[in-house]
Amino acid sequence: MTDTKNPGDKTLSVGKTLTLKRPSEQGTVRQSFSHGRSKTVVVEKVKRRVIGPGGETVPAPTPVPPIAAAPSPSAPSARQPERAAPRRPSGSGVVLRTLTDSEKDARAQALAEAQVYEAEERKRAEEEARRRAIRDAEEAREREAAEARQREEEGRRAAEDELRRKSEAESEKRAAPERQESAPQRPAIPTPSARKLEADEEEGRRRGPAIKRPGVRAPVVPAKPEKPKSAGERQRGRLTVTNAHEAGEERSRSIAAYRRRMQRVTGHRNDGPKEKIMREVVIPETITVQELANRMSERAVDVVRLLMKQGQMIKITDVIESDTAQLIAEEMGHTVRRVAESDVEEGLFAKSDDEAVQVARPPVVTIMGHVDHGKTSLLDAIRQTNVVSGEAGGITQHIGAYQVSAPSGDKVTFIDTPGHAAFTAMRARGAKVTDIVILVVAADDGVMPQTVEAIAHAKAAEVPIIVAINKIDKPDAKPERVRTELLQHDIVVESLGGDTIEVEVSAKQKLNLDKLLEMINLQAEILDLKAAVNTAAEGIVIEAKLDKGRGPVATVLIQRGTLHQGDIVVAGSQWGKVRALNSDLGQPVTDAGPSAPVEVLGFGGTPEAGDRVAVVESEARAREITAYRERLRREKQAARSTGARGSLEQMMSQLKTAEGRKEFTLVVKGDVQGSVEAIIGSLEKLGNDEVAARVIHSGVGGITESDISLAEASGAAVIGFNVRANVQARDAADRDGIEIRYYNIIYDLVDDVKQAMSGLLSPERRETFLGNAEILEVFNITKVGKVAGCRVTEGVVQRGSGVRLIRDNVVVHEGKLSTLKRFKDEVREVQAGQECGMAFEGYQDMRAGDVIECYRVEEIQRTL
Ligand SMILES: Nc1nc2c(ncn2[C@@H]2O[C@H](COP(=O)(O)OP(=O)(O)OP(=O)(O)O)[C@@H](O)[C@H]2O)c(=O)[nH]1
Repeated sequence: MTDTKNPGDKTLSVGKTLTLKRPSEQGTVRQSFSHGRSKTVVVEKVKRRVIGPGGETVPAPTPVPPIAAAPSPSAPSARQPERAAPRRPSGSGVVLRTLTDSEKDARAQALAEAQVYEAEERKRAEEEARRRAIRDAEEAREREAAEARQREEEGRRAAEDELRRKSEAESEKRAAPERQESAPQRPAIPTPSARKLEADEEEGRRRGPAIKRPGVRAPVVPAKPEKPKSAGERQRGRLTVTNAHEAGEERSRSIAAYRRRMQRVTGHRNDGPKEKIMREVVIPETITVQELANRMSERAVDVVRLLMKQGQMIKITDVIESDTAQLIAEEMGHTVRRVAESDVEEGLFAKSDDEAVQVARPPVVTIMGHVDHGKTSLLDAIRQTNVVSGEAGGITQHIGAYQVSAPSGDKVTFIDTPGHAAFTAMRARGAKVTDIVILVVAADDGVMPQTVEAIAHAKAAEVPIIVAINKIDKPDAKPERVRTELLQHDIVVESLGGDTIEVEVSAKQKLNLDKLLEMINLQAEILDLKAAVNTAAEGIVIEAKLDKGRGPVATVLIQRGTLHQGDIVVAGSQWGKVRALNSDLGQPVTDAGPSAPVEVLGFGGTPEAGDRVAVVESEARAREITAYRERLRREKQAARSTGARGSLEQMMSQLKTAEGRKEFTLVVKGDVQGSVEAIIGSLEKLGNDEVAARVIHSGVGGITESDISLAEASGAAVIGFNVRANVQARDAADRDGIEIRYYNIIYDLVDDVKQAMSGLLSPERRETFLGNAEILEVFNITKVGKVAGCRVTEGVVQRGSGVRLIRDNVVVHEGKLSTLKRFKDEVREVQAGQECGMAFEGYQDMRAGDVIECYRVEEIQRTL
């Protein structure tokens, strides 16, 4: 180091660079701490050679060369080569010889300083070595003491563990018999303090492993180590991630605890001393406040008060929605069972016949066939009466059901319907009324369209067919032709090897009628028709009307059970107590069994044909059911009238656009339901893609003021079939300009509607070519605009006709002429070869060379 002070000493300057790189070595040391912790650290050793106190060489931090004895004046010469020798062994003598005296002095001084320094260094090193020796000795002592402590600790821990195990085993042993024996029988600890101790012990056992027992030094195990820790964390007041996390845990725990506490509290309240009985309240889709209160066994005023609290001013008799009712019921602590309103009908029908006594019942027969093939005549012949002569027109208009006796004594029930319309209408309501279909085919006419339709309907209803080939008395009767024609429609009669029974009859001459009845009975036997007799009656309304003297009268066909006078009956949205029962012959009866048609008097209103009839146990039930059905009916009607308004609006726009399907709306009133159904059925068949008839309302009875208002609202026409309008309705019709048309023959009615509907068909457009004109020049005239100077090349050009502007065989504009002038005069038309001036309505872009085509459009009225 001191060598650097002399800048002329080049050799030493080399030595200086060497001293910068101190020899060193690196390594890792594992440090052990108390409680078994350890850590690995990197240690760098720097080599240094010093003479230790014992004369041994120890590594020293500085590269001072070793000096064996005390420095002497000759020493420098010896020392210097020693340091430099390994590097420049040959050059050192030469350098020394060149030294000047001053240099020598300086050197000697330097050497002296170095010796002083070395002496100091040596002293320091000795001191250091001594201190280290003392420190090492102390460390060794400490280490031994620590090891001894650890050994002691381990021993103690083992002893404690042993003790704990023992104490646990002991307490277990003691607790087992304690649990089995009753508390007063425990003789082991007689004193209260000992009992307390034991209780504490028991408590401790429940809580955790920490057990304090008298006389035994229990190991100190904290029951909840987290708590003091988190408290400590809080005390420290430093926000660390761990801190924050633990604080969150603390919070969530406390919220959960709070909730549990709240639950306990509310649970207490519910389980409280109230004596209220919780009920399962059945709530239909709508319910009155009173009824809801009854079902909950609460006071209706309380319900009203609750509703008021919710901002609803409702009376006890008001009807509330099921949602509101549920809220109220739940608010009052009851459970709710929601039921569909249709559930009120549950159990009304479809009762199993298993337990009831089954007896054979007469077949129910429907006569179907083409118009005028003799349906009514046949039924009439069978019944030995003559109603044909009293009919207006050729269609059966009185509809009912009749029962006749076959020669064998078995009974057969006939339903007299106007063809298949009513049959289908009833079937559409899900009422299976007919067991057998008699297909009447006139032998002189053969299979006709309605015969085919009747076959289709019977097949769809899966009802067996008996073919009655009628009018065989006629000279042109060809029964064989009928048989073969039926083959085309998959009806193979028995005489042709099939399984469809056929009978040749003459309604007029009453030929083979017994045979027909026999065949009906035969078919019935095959069908094995049975029904319960001794149960509540079920049936179907075949016909219903409002009789002036007797009120609503319904012809009911009993399907199972027996209907008694005094029974409470429900049919559609009507109910009543059976006041009187009349047989099909008009005789009063007290009861009616299966397959019997019977006139029922006592309904509150007129039910509809096809309505199912059921006997119910109470008037309340009857009211409930009919109220529900009435509501449904009103909803449907409302939906229908909404639809009518919509369609009227549509109709208006359709008339403008001449697109889409137009509807001819009608209100139909008739004397009996069957006729009304027949009319609706016939009207539905009218129409095509463009126009259709739509009956928005129909019913039995006279035309009333409400019918007129409905017709007026919907833009409908009113039709009365065998009924008349009352005075009020007539006045209303006059006032509102509604036309009422009366009919007593269905065909006239249908024809008239057809005519009227034809008027609604959009007229056909027919275009006629008039002529062509060529534009020679286009003039721009102020205030008028562009006018084309043309020559008519073909035909004639007329003012007001349609024109097309054609450029290079492409129609560029289609419109109307605004001006047609010959010289300065407006003219109606210009003939071929003449020149004229033409201008278009709202179009200016015509050019010389364009062709103007003139045409006329004719509208031709179409019919259905
Ligand atoms: N010669 C002859 N004429 C018959 C016979 N049966 C019915 N007619 C006649 O045929 C016509 C039509 O008879 P209806 O019984 O009204 O026929 P329908 O099928 O009931 O007719 P609609 O009720 O209009 O569908 C009547 O003039 C009867 O007199 C028959 O067996 N022989």
